Amino acid sequence: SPLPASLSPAGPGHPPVPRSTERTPGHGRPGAAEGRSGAVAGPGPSADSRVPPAGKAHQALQERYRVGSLLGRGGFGSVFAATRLSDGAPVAIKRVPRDRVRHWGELVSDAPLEIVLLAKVSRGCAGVIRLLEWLELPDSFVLVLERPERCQELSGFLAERGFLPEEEARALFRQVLEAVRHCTSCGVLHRDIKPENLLLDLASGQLKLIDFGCGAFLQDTAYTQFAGTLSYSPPEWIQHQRYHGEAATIWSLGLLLCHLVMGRHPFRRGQEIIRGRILFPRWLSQECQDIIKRCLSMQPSDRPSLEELFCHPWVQGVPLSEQGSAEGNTQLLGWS
Ligand SMILES: Nc1ncnc2c1ncn2[C@@H]1O[C@H](COP(=O)(O)OP(=O)(O)OP(=O)(O)O)[C@@H](O)[C@H]1O
Repeated sequence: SPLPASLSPAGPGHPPVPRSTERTPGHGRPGAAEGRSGAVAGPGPSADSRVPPAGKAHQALQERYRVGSLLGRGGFGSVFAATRLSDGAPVAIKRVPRDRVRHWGELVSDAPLEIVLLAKVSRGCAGVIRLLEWLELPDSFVLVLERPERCQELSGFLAERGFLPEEEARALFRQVLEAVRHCTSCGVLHRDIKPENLLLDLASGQLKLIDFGCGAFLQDTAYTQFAGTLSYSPPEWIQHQRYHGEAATIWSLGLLLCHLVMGRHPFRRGQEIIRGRILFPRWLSQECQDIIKRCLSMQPSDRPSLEELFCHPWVQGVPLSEQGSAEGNTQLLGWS
């Protein structure tokens, strides 16, 4: 096998963790059998004389990391806990078989787009998981990622807690807004924001956005292909097969907030997404209901921008009735 037994799809002693199959498929393509590796300052090197042979990349991996248990297995790869031998740092090793690569970093690099995008966002924001390095093996790509020592997917955390008090939800939601702002400033659209793709560092309370496998370069024009999770797709995609990056992200943030404060996705089927009727529990504050309703506006142009979301009274922790006294420009934005 080109991979250590513990990195092969059926690693010993670790039952597979089933992942959602709701994600839309992408396209793989056959590739070179050369091994490559990359540091993370930017996309990996192109296939030239610097490229190490496959065996060397594989050996480098074994020499530098001790691979442990399976953390998760999705439709697109397997993720293992590992330890960096040089300093004992916890890392996660994600192996993506070549034929499961959904999008490639055309023009910029011959690496999977997931790697190219992660390399762009990997520095400067605690709310985005860091790609430490990547390697190419004959049949797969290997991503070495930062791994919080004690962490849990937000989906699992919410399944245990049910829903969170608004104060707690606000702190987490703000972190996600910061992470999205960072990705935007790097020209990256994640396209699959949901509780399963947010890791909660249980020691620090920091959320980290993971899994850029559905991501894209940010563009001003409409996207006409969807990648991500269908139940998080916006109504304009369901009705017209088109969406703009920011408006679709705001829609998914509205759904995420529902999960945080209500413990569940508000819509179960496509039809409900188009109708967009949400039944709020009585305990939810007016401010929180207001921000969710705005994010889940049927018309993309009615949704707030990311910067407007930062100024919403609920995010600011100010009652709607007192918005004029809040710092910033909540009044100018007409939140009422
Ligand atoms: N850096 C990390 N540290 C700790 N755990 C991680 C890390 N990255 C991923 N995981 C775990 O592995 C799971 C699968 O990772 P990821 O979502 O990147 O893979 P995927 O194959 O693209 O999955 P999916 O089919 O859900 O999109 C995550 O949900 C998480 O539980």
